[in-house]
Amino acid sequence: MTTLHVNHISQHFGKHQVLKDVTMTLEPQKIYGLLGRNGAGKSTLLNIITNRIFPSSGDVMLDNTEVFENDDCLSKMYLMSEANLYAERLKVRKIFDLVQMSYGQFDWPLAHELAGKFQVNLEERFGRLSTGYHSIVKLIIALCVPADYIFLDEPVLGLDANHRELFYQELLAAYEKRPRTFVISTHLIEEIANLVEHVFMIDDGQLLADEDVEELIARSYAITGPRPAVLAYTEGLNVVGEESLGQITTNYVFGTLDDTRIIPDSVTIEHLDLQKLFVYLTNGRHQQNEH
Ligand SMILES: Nc1ncnc2c1ncn2[C@@H]1O[C@H](COP(=O)(O)OP(=O)(O)OP(=O)(O)O)[C@@H](O)[C@H]1O
Repeated sequence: MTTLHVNHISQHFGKHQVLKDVTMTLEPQKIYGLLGRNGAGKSTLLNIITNRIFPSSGDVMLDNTEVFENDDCLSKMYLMSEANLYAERLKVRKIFDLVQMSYGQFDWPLAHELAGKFQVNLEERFGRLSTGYHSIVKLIIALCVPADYIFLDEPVLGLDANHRELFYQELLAAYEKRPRTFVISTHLIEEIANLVEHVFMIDDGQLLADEDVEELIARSYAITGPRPAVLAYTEGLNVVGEESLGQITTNYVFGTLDDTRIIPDSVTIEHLDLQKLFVYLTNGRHQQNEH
């Protein structure tokens, strides 16, 4: 089993630096979330990892082998993205054939099963499908290719709620049957929060968090109560956001609490969910990198 190392990747487009020294490790058979606001650099990073574009600096290694222009390494990865790589006139079945030819194998039984569940007609020409069905065809490919690293860039774009739910179920079922690494880049954080084990958060081209979801949540607190009590309790802590409603204030803290402080009776402490934590960490610059 191979581990994927992303080492010090930076990317400039002209004067614009889109990725800044991004280093991360992707382990085999793990489901990751890649989170970042619009324009944060997620697609660029996934395109670099899968060799669709070259970085300005840094490298990507599968164990000790550099991925760039290495067909053996690239056959272990698959990127599903918004880009339509398939000719419009091709029938869906033909597209699956082509994927099989380039990857050597294809899980046809699963492809048929998924085509049935999503009601995809394999004899339909790709160009005649709706936007949602373009995504569905690409998702079926992503689940049926033999690759060990599957990157999904906005996988559920254009899918209705029923199809999104079905896709998450099928992804988990496929993973359980044949564990492999998935990296899911999405803005629908609530929908994937229970699916992913570990998240990478990117903000303005930089890695802001690289942590198991459980650990992140364990360090995220919403402290609510009368404003003076909340301010006194959270003074000096890493407050990443604040909300007030009348006399009641909530301060959001990321990091450790001060165990020596007594929690006033009027104050309650809860953990944040992943989406709220993401919003506060990426909502302007605070001391987000505190660990
Ligand atoms: N080929 C390119 N030439 C110039 N700038 C580019 C190019 N590709 C991306 N960018 C810029 O790089 C930045 C990051 O884009 P990227 O698509 O990687 O972000 P993203 O996190 O995937 O965003 P979104 O969630 O909106 O899809 C953006 O400012 C974008 O305009």
